[in-house]
Amino acid sequence: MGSRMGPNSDLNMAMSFKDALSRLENSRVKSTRPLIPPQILQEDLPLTLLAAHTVLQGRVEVENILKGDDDRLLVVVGPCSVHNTEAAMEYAKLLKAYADNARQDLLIVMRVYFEKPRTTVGWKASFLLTEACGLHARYCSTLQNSVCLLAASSSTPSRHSTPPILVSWGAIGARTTESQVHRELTSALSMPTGFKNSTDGSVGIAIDACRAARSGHVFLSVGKEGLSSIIETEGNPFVHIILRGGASGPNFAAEFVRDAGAKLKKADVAQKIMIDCSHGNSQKQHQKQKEVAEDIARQLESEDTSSLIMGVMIESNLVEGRQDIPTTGVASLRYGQSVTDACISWETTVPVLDRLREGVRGRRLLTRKAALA
Ligand SMILES: O=C[C@H](O)[C@H](O)COP(=O)(O)O
Ligand SMILES: C=C(OP(=O)(O)O)C(=O)O
Repeated sequence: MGSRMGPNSDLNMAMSFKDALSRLENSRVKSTRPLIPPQILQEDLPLTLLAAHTVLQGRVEVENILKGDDDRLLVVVGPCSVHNTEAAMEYAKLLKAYADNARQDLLIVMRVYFEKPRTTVGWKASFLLTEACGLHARYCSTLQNSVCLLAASSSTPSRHSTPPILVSWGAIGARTTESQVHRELTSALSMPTGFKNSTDGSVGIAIDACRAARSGHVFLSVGKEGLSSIIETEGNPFVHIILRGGASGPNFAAEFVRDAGAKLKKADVAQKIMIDCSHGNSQKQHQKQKEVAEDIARQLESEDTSSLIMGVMIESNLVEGRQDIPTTGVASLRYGQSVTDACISWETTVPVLDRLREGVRGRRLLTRKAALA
């Protein structure tokens, strides 16, 4: 015989209004920690004129590649995620030296992902600490001062992770490419931005994202004063898709690039495609990135898809592979190795970049032959 269940049998009607209010408001929030408003962070940034020039120059060069005015290949390369700024800075110096030497053929932008989207749960980022946000900003500013172009991912629709003023190229990930919030955010961004295909492999969703982001929007967000605001945007004309594979398998081969190009044309979206060598295209086997890059280089040299490919993404770090963050904390982590996706090592990355340079030169030969034909 259970107790008689009435409409309010499980609610203590004697509770005070204050208790009721506390139960009504976010009863599952463990803590709330206000952050420095982005405007204040930006004022404190050691941003120099050199760094500002670096960011702006990077944006213009990516835009020129998207417009077809620059025949180089955009290569976004670097760690899957940044958890140790010293190691990332060491990587940046290696990359900068290579980038200066390869400027004729490749526009190299370093991946600097302080925040990570996860399929379910896992290490997402260190930005939960106020200090980390300042650290991120100072790190990025130092990077720019070292004249290294910087890419970032906007997984968290806020200005509190990597300040947009420090970013030359941005990406919206496979898990958020369908998010209206991220599409609206991108319509406000000043830098060219790529949309990954969705995790199930749908390219159409990324194309819809481009069409949404290049339009103006009015939406609720957080302004750089750190206040909830109604933001009105003009739209971002420099958006493109990124083929990263997915549950349906890899999509880097020429047949998929050709199909994506046709879909882009039908949707009246720029037929400029970046191919991600990692994620669904390497099927989470980091060494497979070499094979993907080889296929891309071959397409650049010989396939009808050559003119569709404007960029490549590679997950690369000082040390190959990945590691879990031990319960004992970050002190025992292996220096220079990813704590999220496995990456290829810097030593492996150099010949991959060299091969992509050959692909770009091969494409130039194709273009010259076509012009003479
Ligand atoms: O880099 C992309 C994702 O952040 C990463 O692949 C994590 O994916 P997972 O959450 O499925 O491990
Ligand atoms: C999160 C990333 O990729 P994706 O969204 O394609 O999983 C990434 O490039 O770090």
